[in-house]
Amino acid sequence: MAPDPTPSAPPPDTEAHAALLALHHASPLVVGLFDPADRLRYANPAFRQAYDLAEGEAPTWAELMRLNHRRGKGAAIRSDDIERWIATALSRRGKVPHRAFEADLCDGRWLWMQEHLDAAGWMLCVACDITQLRSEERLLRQARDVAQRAALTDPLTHVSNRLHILQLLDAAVAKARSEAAPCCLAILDLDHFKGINDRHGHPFGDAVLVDFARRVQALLRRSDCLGRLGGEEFMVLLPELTLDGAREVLERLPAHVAEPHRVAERQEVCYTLSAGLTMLLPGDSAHSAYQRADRAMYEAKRRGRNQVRVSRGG
Ligand SMILES: Nc1nc2c(ncn2[C@@H]2O[C@H](COP(=O)(O)OP(=O)(O)OP(=O)(O)O)[C@@H](O)[C@H]2O)c(=O)[nH]1
Repeated sequence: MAPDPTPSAPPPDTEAHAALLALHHASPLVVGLFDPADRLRYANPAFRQAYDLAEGEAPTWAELMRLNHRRGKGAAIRSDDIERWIATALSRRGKVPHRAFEADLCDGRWLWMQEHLDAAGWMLCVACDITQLRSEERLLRQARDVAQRAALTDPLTHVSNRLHILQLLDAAVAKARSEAAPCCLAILDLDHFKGINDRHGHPFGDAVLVDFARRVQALLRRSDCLGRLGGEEFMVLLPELTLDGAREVLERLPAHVAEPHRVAERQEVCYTLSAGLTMLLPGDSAHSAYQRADRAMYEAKRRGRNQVRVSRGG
């Protein structure tokens, strides 16, 4: 008899799965699994011990960092401004399939953390203790990491800077070409920002820019990318979304920033933004997609500001 040309996949090996879980449970390796919404769905005891989590606690990654910062346990966060620290970390978290870096804990330990992301957005984090590695080497690597981070971070808002967001756009364009992976691109520009500076002063204008970046980031998914192009202009990349899906996200923004709210613990402000949205097309270069989104943003300005305009290209 001819062999079956399409042998079916082996049945799930429940014995091996149980052994894998038991090994993770007993292992000194720090193992955590985050779902696509960045909520912790599995953590072994070593992870819970490292990040100061009780059995059953299942925060999102951002909530976990806030808890660690508040309690002074878990991740060592050397910043008075936890939201700024989170913004910087989020500009790198979950943007590439694999990433490895050093992370230190409040108890003095150093971890070599590896993040692996699948296509659906699940993220496996596995770390081992590298405290015993030669400390001079570690200091050099840390200095390099700090310099690399600074080179890609906007010093005011702590989201990606122009260089980084344009690198991410190049990568999205290449992916859209080779894998036909959908990705939307938006340019956001605050309206009459000069007036805010003129009325309240430049430092208050700076605080509004920081507030704006936080508010945008709060509406985005981990896989989305936010960067400051310069002045009061920002770029957002929204992978795996259709134009309608991306528009739905962006249209929540105007109301989110227009409601009066306190900025920098000073007076209440409300401000508006104009946005241009487009989708990467197969023949696009980074330049052509950027231009289309930019033109749509200027169209929003021309039509009275405080709105999102979509360009379908072609
Ligand atoms: N506070 C602050 N202001 C900045 C920064 N970068 C640029 N600006 C100011 O942003 C203002 C931008 O002004 P315009 O380009 O006229 O734009 P606008 O007033 O927002 O008007 P529209 O975009 O047409 O709605 C200028 O006054 C710049 O000085 C910054 O980092 N901090």
